[in-house]
Amino acid sequence: MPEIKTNNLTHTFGKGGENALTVLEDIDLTFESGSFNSIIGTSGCGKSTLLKMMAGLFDPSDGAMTLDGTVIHGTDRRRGMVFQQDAVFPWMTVAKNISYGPRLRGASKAQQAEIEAKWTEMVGLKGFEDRWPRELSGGMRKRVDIGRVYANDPDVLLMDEPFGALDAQTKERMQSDLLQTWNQTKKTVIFVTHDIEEAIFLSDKIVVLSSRPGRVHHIEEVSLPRPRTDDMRLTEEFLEIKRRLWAMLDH
Ligand SMILES: Nc1ncnc2c1ncn2[C@@H]1O[C@H](COP(=O)(O)OP(=O)(O)OP(=O)(O)O)[C@@H](O)[C@H]1O
Repeated sequence: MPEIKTNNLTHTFGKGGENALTVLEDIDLTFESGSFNSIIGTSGCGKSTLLKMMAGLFDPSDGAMTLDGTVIHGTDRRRGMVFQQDAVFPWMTVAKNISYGPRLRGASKAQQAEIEAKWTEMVGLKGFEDRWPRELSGGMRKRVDIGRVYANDPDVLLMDEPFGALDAQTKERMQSDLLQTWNQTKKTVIFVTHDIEEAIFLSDKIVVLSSRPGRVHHIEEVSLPRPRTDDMRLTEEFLEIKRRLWAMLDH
């Protein structure tokens, strides 16, 4: 499984123009192969910008990002992205949403059926294969989104506040389920969130960005044992990390 690196990455929107805005500066990061990483920081510090560049939606103005030593340029199925707003196609059933990518690439009917069966089960939607998105809750649609990205078999999952719109209870359930899927597949995950507790619960490493311009302010290595369980959220070790990160984010 591959590693993502950023080398002296800087990004200025409208570079050279009157309204140039440097959002990220000198970002040097390594996201190890198979690890779960989060990026946190105050609103507007450049988290989404960093993630979108990793997805290849645009290039950094200076520096580079590499996946397995190859410079990232343009979007690629190897880097799958999940956004906060679900991107489920309303005119396709759950199963057809999930097998959309492989179908586009010419997967046979048998391969599609296999992928649909595997990923509806993995994301907890077994029994809902033939449902339409309008019949699903927000959390279930998010599961479809995640299944669809996984069905493309990416090496890296880039997630931009995927659970940001869900209620607290659904969110916790989704976090545990995501960790279970991650544990079975060991894809490298980079997860942007506003939620410190979510970042601690999920991650091996948390990158704290400062703002204006966004720089790497702190890297927290989370050594809580795995598998993570909900009762860990109340342990002294967890709360200690939470207090430390909370103070850094200037609340
Ligand atoms: N396409 C763009 N052109 C110009 N400025 C942009 C563009 N996209 C983002 N920005 C600016 O870059 C800064 C960082 O935005 P970004 O969305 O990356 O922050 P964020 O940390 O993800 O914020 P939030 O937590 O609120 O989602 C903001 O000041 C934003 O206004």
